[in-house]
Amino acid sequence: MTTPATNRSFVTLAGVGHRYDPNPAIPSAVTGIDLDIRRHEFVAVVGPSGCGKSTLLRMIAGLLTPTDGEVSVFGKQVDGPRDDVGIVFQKPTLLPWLSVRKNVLFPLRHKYGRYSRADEKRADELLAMAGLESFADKMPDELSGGMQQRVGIVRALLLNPDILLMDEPFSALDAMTREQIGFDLLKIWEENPKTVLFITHSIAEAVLLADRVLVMSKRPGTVLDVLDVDLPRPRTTHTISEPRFGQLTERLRKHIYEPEAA
Ligand SMILES: Nc1ncnc2c1ncn2[C@@H]1O[C@H](COP(=O)(O)OP(=O)(O)OP(=O)(O)O)[C@@H](O)[C@H]1O
Repeated sequence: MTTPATNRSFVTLAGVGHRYDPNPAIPSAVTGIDLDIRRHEFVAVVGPSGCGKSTLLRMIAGLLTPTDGEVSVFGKQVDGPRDDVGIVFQKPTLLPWLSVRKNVLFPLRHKYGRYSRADEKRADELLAMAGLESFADKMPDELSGGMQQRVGIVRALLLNPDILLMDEPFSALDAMTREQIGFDLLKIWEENPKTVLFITHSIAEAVLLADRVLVMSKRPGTVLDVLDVDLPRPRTTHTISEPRFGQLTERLRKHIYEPEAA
């Protein structure tokens, strides 16, 4: 029997490290990272500020070359920026002179010089999935911060990437919007499965969203623990009040604040 695609390693990091400064007196940003991410798995990454989370994300995106080890996707070494990767940053950086729909379509226009009616239809479907169907013709400054961030997520999804890399995507949002957009993201991800690497400073957010949480040490960033989040899906507001949710967040908190005691 063949192994289903969802159980095979999709993204593999083997002994991955990155040193920005060749001076050996300056520590590497990250070192010795071994990680297998399954296809369509949702992995969150937490760790202290400056531990190399964004460095890790940039290496998976092919935007930064590891100085040690190797990153591969489906067995092929990553050696440059990849087409099958969508990236969402903290700020959505929408173009203020384009409508929401045109912002979402912009990467297609940028890449291929044009987009088709089918692309427009897909953009509208994704906007509807993100609860933005009546905002497609609005300009970005007519939208709240949370809505703008949802547009950024839809824009990253339109190219239908296999891998979605998210670098603290909700950190500029207020707590209520942040929780809501987390559930929106889960809904979109459940309907459009993607392999997700999600960087966050929020322990609760990591546990609520992810299948596994990677805990990194302070610089040089290494993997302290990989926590399996065995909470059933779909996750809802009820998930937060489950005892297991509390146990998992407590364990993560210990790892981050008292790593030697965990
Ligand atoms: N271009 C660069 N040149 C030199 N050092 C860098 C560069 N980018 C990052 N660093 C350093 O590498 C380390 C890891 O940075 P990185 O941004 O990956 O950490 P992070 O965990 O994402 O941080 P934060 O949680 O604060 O966003 C930090 O000490 C940072 O100062």
